[in-house]
Amino acid sequence: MSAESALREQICLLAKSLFDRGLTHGSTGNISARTDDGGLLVSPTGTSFGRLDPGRLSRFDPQGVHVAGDAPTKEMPLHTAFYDTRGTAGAVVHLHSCHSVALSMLPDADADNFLPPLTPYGIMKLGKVKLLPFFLPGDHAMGEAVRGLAGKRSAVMLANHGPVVAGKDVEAACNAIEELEDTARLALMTRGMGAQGLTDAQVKAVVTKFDIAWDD
Ligand SMILES: O=C(CO)COP(=O)(O)O
Ligand SMILES: [Zn+2]
Repeated sequence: MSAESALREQICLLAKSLFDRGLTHGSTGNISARTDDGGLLVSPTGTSFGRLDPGRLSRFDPQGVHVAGDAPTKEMPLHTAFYDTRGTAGAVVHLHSCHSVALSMLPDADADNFLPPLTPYGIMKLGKVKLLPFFLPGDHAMGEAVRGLAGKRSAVMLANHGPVVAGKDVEAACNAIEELEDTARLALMTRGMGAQGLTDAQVKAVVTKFDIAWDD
């Protein structure tokens, strides 16, 4: 199997895994990955993560021209903003996941550090998550907002919409976005219960040990 065929299979397999566990639903969410030639494979617009077809993924060449497959997600500006600003990005995933969306709507949501520091993996896989305001789906301004972060954040939360995470490859991006949703779920589960999150010293220890960018 060629490297591109394997990547196509992996995108569809991991998207289905996210869908099957309820991390996104219906025809929501989109996913993209860098190909070896510097192009992109992207989920087509209007498709379900449960039923992506490896042979119909949108294919972009290294110049960003759509050269094969179905029409891409309407969120292309969001995806390309991550690739253009983060040289390490090999994949981008966007979901409509319930708990993170719920957390984004609460009045005391922290825009600079959306997820409370509850577990080490939330910090290790995501760094600080920026909460962006609400935009209409497909609005190019979302891409501009991500560009405004100058590549400093690998994960953003679109208020009233869903998370977007970049990773070095498809597996890393999927693992990280799962961590985002699970941390949001923990935050909601323990809300108002006096739960002990990580202390500042514990956060610092995690950030230092795993060399996580945390100050910007
Ligand atoms: O999540 C979505 C929009 O934000 C889904 O849109 P697409 O079907 O165009 O990918
Ligand atoms: Zn969306």
